[in-house]
Amino acid sequence: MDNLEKILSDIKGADENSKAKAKERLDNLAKPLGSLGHLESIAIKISGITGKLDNPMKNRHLIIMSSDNGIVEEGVSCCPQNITLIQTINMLRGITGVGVLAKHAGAKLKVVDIGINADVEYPGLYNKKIRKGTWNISKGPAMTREEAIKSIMIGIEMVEESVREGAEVLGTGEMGIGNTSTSSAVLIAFTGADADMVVGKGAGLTEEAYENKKRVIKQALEINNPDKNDPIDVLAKVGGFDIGGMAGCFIGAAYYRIPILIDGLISAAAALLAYRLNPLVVDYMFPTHCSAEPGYKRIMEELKLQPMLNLDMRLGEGSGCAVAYDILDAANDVITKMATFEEATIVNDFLVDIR
Ligand SMILES: Cc1cc2ncn([C@H]3O[C@H](COP(=O)(O)O)[C@@H](O)[C@H]3O)c2cc1C
Ligand SMILES: O=C(O)c1cccnc1
Repeated sequence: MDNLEKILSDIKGADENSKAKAKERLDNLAKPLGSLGHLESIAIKISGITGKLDNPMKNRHLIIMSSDNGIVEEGVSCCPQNITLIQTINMLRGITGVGVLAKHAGAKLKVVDIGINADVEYPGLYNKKIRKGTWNISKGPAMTREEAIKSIMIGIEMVEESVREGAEVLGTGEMGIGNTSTSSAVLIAFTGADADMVVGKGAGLTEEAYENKKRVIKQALEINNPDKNDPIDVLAKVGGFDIGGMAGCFIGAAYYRIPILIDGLISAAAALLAYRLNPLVVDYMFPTHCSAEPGYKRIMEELKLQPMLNLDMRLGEGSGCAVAYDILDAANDVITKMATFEEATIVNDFLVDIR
């Protein structure tokens, strides 16, 4: 495996020629121009990734990064830290939100311990632990620069394995109590957004605890003063191992030219980090659902992407990815199985007239 800089510099953007061919076919299908909306733009984007028109999306992988965040000691989450561990194990047992939905979608869940604050071994759990949780970002950096790079490389390695296993599409997810705080801090560090506008209540907070969460995040930014022009510095100062790991997934997907889904706020923050490391990665990203967390929309504005679904979801875990695989697969059926006007006239001449 090459180093991160080399991988980043080897990433290429979409294949415009292939996108043009996909658009041409879609425009020739027996339907009003553009009438299948985002299913069409999704099919075009996928062609730009793979260089092919026919891209079945049956072999689905969902990579989950689980880790703990030192900031929880400031009371920024409604839940105790050990929920990270419990939910991680329960994902593998198929009984969490993403556990159930991934099974429903026929997706292979790959759950990675990238920094859970416990000694844990469980069948199927990838042990890639960097450390037992990050440090408290309201007091200093989350991690060292070396750990930040390591977290990204772990994500890239997970993608490499999935590509070797024949995955046709990837999803991203996470588990980490306190990670809506780190995600918001990453967003603010990059964009200078107002904490009062973009920080949400995460898994749920009282008004008083919500005010405290905003204050703690502002303090984290003040104390660490991350350099927005140095994405690794932002990750190391105010991020988390899960965010780094998912950013690595986005970078790996672009490097290996495979479509990858963005889940909710935390996954979107990781997508923003990857984008700041190399803007070309956005050609490979598909946002699934519009998270109810306010910071999510701000990140989509930065990435100039639009989510496919609005189901008022705010769970995380990768749950949005699990419900979106079928949309990508449907887009592929449209481009490969619908008749063009030319093909349609063979059975019924009047179809030519409706154009
Ligand atoms: C039982 C439970 C299951 C979850 N599954 C995902 N999250 C979500 O909530 C956490 C982030 O929210 P905050 O920053 O407020 O702690 C993450 O673990 C995220 O995946 C959960 C949260 C809880 C409580
Ligand atoms: O959008 C998300 O991913 C999210 C929102 C709230 C809590 N956990 C995750």
